[in-house]
Amino acid sequence: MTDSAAHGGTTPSGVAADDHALAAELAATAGRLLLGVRDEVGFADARALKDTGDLRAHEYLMAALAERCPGDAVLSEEGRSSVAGKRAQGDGRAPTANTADAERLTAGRVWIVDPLDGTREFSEEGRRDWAVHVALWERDAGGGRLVAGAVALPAQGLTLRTDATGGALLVRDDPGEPGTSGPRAGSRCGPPREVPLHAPAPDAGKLRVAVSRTRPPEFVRRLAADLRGPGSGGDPGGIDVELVPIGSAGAKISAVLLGEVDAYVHAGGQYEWDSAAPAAVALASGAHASRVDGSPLAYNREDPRLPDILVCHPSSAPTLLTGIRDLDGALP
Ligand SMILES: Nc1ncnc2c1ncn2[C@@H]1O[C@H](COP(=O)(O)O)[C@@H](OP(=O)(O)O)[C@H]1O
Ligand SMILES: [Mg+2]
Repeated sequence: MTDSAAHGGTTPSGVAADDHALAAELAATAGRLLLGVRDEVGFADARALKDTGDLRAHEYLMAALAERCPGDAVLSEEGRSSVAGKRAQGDGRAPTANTADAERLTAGRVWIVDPLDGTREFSEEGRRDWAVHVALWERDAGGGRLVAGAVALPAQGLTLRTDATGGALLVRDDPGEPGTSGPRAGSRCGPPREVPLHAPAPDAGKLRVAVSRTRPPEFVRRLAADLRGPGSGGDPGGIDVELVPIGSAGAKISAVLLGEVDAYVHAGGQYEWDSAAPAAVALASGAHASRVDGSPLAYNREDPRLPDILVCHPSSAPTLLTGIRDLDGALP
């Protein structure tokens, strides 16, 4: 992250805002909108709730980006041409389409958004593991990279975001200040509203690994068994590995950055929008984020599939990358 990421996005009042603050504001606002959709639609018809949530958050983000950053391209999960037909139900209209591929692949700035990550968990009453992802990718001499990102966890009242100094922040929602995850450093009473975000190192000999709730990859179970060592439970050289099922890639990566788990390992399928914003925040916070073979995560490709990811504290990366490599062909 560099200051060169700062961009003249403007608020409705005309105040200049940097891209980091804009990403956080849009993610948090879409998140509040989604909490309202949960209240309005209820949980009786999960399909209706998922479709309405996906569509409303997408439409809000597309309109906000068109207004605030009219020259930028957008890649949204819900703006793909393959989604248009499927979604002509829901609110009764097809979603606003993404920027055409030919334009996106030559654009200088591309917003990569997942309007509702963890759609299944969003539709289950009481679950808090779903997220809104807003990331900004910029083309530069190095061929392009993520320069800003925000992950809103609306049901947890939190937003994790990059900032203009190159670091990352944890922002607690302020119910009295709608639409902002902005630069109010603290309130007069209670804990500060914004604090620097750094993933804590795991306890020695222990590793809590977040996995998908609904489709935990088999290779992660094998990785855990290998790391525990022969005879599992009592191997003195082994690591005490616990697999923790959580919904949403953004919620899992946030759990790593908040110290609720120590790593997120996934392979077998995912798209750029599932990881762009959380990876931007993870890297800015000093965490390790890569493909499971250790290569860098790359975004704004012609094919948006990005099927695997590892996020963890840097001190755990060598153990996990070696353990994954030693699985020898067990990856999906
Ligand atoms: N094998 C797979 N193929 C495609 N997408 C996958 C996938 N596994 C997970 N994902 C996507 O990654 C996100 C997190 O999944 P999970 O909660 O299972 O970890 C979900 O995004 P959406 O909720 O935006 O669709 C899900 O669709
Ligand atoms: Mg997703």
